Amino acid sequence: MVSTHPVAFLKGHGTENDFVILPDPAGELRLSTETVARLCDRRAGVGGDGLLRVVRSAAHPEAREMASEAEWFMDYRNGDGSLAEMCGNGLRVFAYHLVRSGLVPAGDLAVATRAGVRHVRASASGGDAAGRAADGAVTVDMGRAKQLDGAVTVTVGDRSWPAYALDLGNPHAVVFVDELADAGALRTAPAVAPVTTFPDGVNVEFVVRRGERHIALRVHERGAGETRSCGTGACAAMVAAARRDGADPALDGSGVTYTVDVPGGRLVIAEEADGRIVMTGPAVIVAEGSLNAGQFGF
Ligand SMILES: N[C@@H](CCC[C@H](N)C(=O)O)C(=O)O
Repeated sequence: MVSTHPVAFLKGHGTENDFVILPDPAGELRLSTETVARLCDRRAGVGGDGLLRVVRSAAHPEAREMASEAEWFMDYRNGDGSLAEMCGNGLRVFAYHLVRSGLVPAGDLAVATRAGVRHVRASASGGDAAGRAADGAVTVDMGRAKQLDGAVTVTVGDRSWPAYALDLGNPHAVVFVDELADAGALRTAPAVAPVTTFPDGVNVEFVVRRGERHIALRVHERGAGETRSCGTGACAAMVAAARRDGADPALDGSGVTYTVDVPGGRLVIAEEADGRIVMTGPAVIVAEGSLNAGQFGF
């Protein structure tokens, strides 16, 4: 039987990577692929690149083992309803929501994700009074990037580029292009070969250099299409840029910081001397209310 009970939701974004947020502390909502896709639909639903379910780790089978370290689990879904391991922009918005709604105090907190526990420093004010994002509101420790073995090629139309294959908890192929327009309209996913490097699909970043330690990118996200930003993608692009610029903490023992421009704003990303990737950027809540549950098949 279809539920007619109202279901609470919020809508938020980080550098315009936007999310439907579903508070579900006890893990009671049944979220099918179809329900998530409907909620994220920009015409028939609320609209979003993805969905963040806010559930206590102890109440979720995928997070129970992390419950002693992290009280809350970010159950992330892409806009098409598929599961993803990590979402960097989502993590900032998730943490800001926890602080804003009084579920955790402002400051340092640990969040469970499918890629493991991530550490966040969240302030109590994610956006300014006009609802626009304030830079520097939330800082997340994204862990270490893993470079994947083997040569990878990204193709769009009749153009191909060699790619950096990186794992930031989720998979990324990063290519350097002359102009961001070289990626074309990005209405379909770029071809990435060999598929064996990314058996579960991949997010693809197209990157240009803007200046000293400064890059800009466009991204095609697995499960969402082209988006205005991708936090893990920006971190992957930063690491690829650092390697291309000859910076590598594993070799020179010192950290490096890049400004990363995305279509929806700006992120500041550091690779620390110990190899941890630390991303700082905005988190904004733009709406909250209740869903007509029957419309979404909860
Ligand atoms: N936008 C996110 C990444 C979301 C998941 C991605 N589409 C995937 O399937 O891996 C981010 O900010 O990192």
